[in-house]
Amino acid sequence: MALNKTVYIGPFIHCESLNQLDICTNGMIGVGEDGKIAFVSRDMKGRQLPAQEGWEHAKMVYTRQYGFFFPGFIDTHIHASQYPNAGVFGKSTLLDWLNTYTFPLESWFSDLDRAARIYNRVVARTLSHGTTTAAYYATVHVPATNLLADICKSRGQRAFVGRVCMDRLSPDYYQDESVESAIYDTQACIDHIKHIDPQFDLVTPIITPRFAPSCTDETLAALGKLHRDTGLPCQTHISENKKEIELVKELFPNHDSYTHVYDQAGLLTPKTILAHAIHLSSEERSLIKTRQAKISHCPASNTALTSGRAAVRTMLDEGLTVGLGTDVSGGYTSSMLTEAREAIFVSRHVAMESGDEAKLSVEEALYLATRGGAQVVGLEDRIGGFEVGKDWDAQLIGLDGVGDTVGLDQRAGLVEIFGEETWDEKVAKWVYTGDDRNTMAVWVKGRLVHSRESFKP
Ligand SMILES: O=c1[nH]c(=O)c2nc[nH]c2[nH]1
Ligand SMILES: [Zn+2]
Repeated sequence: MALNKTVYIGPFIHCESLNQLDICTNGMIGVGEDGKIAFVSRDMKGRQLPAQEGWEHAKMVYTRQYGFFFPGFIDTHIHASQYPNAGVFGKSTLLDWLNTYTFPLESWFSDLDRAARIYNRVVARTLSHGTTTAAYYATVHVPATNLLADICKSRGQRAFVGRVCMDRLSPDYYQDESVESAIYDTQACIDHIKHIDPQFDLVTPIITPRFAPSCTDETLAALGKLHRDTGLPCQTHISENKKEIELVKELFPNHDSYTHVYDQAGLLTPKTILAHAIHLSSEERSLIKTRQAKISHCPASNTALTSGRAAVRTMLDEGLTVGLGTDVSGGYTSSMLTEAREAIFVSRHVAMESGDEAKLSVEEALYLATRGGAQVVGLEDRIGGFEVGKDWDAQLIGLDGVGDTVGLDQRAGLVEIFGEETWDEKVAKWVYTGDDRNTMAVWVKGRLVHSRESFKP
């Protein structure tokens, strides 16, 4: 689809480092027909477009009062198939939650009509929250997983789409029949994505062993071989729940640890995303660091299923790469803004036990949701910030002022800007009180993929 050259004019904010935002209040970013950032100007005066050769006829998009451009969020771990259960988990913990809520729901995806309704909905919803990239778990079903890839491609969301592999300890009605069928079906999904997006420009297949307890040694080893042979990324769960860890010890008695199980299978590499990583030992963290595998921190899910509190500060200090994942529907929210807030609050609970240095700041949470996530999915050269040459994966945030009226405009959302706030304070108000009503427009690779009614380009 041909794009117009577009110049985005107004404040832009992105993360300079883990604890530092780069706030440019007078910015202008030119995005070419290829959807890539062609120039970044930091001193745009009086809303006048300075002469940029070849950009005279470019389209212009302005922020409104108190608005700013921000990089799209990167959700490094979300189960698209579990979206209908967001918010439904009762008092369960991981292993009973899987049997009570999750496996029955995922088994629905043999029905393609149902799959189409749910997958269209979750992709539209995450885009509306500013999620420009998502690493999705689908289900074991090949046609429905392929459909999820089709929907991401047609709606324009950058995505990693994984067919779930699970050939043991799962209900008869919902598991792979054999090692061979798990690999054959995974390959079928890889082939489909190669067919619809040969260069994986937008959609990439991802090898997805559900978690060690669901997979036999043979399946893990075969998936490790596939990971090596194809060079495709891999995603799985690790060390989420204490009973799960005990189960892994029972099922893999000859392995030193949960992390070693994946390592032995060839599934612990720089292209591996490990969700949760709550109860890892320091030896396991060290092995993960050596292998350069990546961590998806899922605070909302970890609280909902009472799995535990991940020591994010420790992981960051030790040099691990960390991003955020909503983990729908262990997590109740598909919003990465809410997830960033959850990360901050969980870190405060860690701090109440281990000291103030555990606290994550607003800046750090936003870093994990953007640059950190980009590193986790291996796309740090293409997304996560506003540098020349990166893709325009961005969201326009609108924070309306309170104005003179005492009446509430409920469509404008909950963020109250009185006008005296510094930019840091505006960003903090967005993180703590904002929601999708502040996400006015969303672009992926320069294509407008979501906008609110009030957005007038
Ligand atoms: O949060 C989780 N969600 C899941 O679907 C799952 N499966 C195994 N382990 C899991 N953890
Ligand atoms: Zn998960």
